[in-house]
Amino acid sequence: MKQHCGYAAIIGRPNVGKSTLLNHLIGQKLSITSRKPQTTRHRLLGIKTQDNTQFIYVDTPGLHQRQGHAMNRYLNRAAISSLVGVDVVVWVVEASKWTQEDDHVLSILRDHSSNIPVILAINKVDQLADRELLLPFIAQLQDKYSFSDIFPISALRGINLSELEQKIATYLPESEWHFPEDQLTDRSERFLVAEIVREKLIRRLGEELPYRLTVQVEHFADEEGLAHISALIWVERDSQKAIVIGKQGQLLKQVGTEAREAIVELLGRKVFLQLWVKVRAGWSDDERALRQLGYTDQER
Ligand SMILES: Nc1nc2c(ncn2[C@@H]2O[C@H](COP(=O)(O)OP(=O)(O)OP(=O)(O)O)[C@@H](O)[C@H]2O)c(=O)[nH]1
Repeated sequence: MKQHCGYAAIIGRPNVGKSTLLNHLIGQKLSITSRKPQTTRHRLLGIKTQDNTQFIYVDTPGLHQRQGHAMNRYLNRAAISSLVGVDVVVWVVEASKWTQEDDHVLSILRDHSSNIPVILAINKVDQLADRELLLPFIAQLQDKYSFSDIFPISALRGINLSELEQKIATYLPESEWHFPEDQLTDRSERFLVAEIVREKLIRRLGEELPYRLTVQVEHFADEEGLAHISALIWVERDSQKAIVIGKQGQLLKQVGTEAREAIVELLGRKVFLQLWVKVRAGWSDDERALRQLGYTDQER
């Protein structure tokens, strides 16, 4: 049987459900998700090999409109560069909810995706009170761009995802596989561990979460079947440090417990996890500091 292998970029504004979709397509949790926009900050490859096809999904940070800030500029650059060289784009929007940020994504697609087929995935259809509303919404979108296909989906409930996947497969060229069959991601365990800690913080802190918080794994060593991990949680102010630590250290302790459990599941071995909170003023508006914390522009 002939092999097919190629790249599919999943793009869209923040919070439309890109990471949820990726996790479902891969069948395993790789990308962190939350109700708060801008959860995804790094580009990540999710790889799935099934029968004669290897899907390589490129998860991108939600495209942001505010260009001024170094962090937003980084996010936009990462999202745009993820379109380069892909075989198909899956653009995720939310059913019947169109925002200015969707328009921003549209203009980026017009400028950067010529000749690449774009599949429109209209997500969160489970939330629609009235399915009839979809038809005029689809008609409006068709006026804006010439999509190769349109799928109403629910990434959360798994609606229409296998149909979407089958369609994506048709755009992947005949090719040798680029990754071993059992590989799930191009990211290191270190990276995934930092993402887990960040996800637990986001979930615990909710609206109180410092917008510019980041996590860096400082130490990761295996000793006698036990992974010793220490991670730094970077914030910008002392007041934010106090929020992250919580009363008598309670919040950080809970985050540590939840993160440790998830890391054990990911690594399949015992874990000793230490978390430290550190303050570094203005890091997220400083290009050099961003690079030191791992926000590098990378090429495939
Ligand atoms: N009801 C419903 N909620 C969904 C669906 N898909 C995703 N969500 C929710 O939408 C929120 C955002 O999902 P994410 O997958 O983190 O969104 P994202 O586009 O990756 O967000 P960024 O990382 O900010 O770019 C989460 O609370 C998800 O549970 C869906 O099909 N239906």
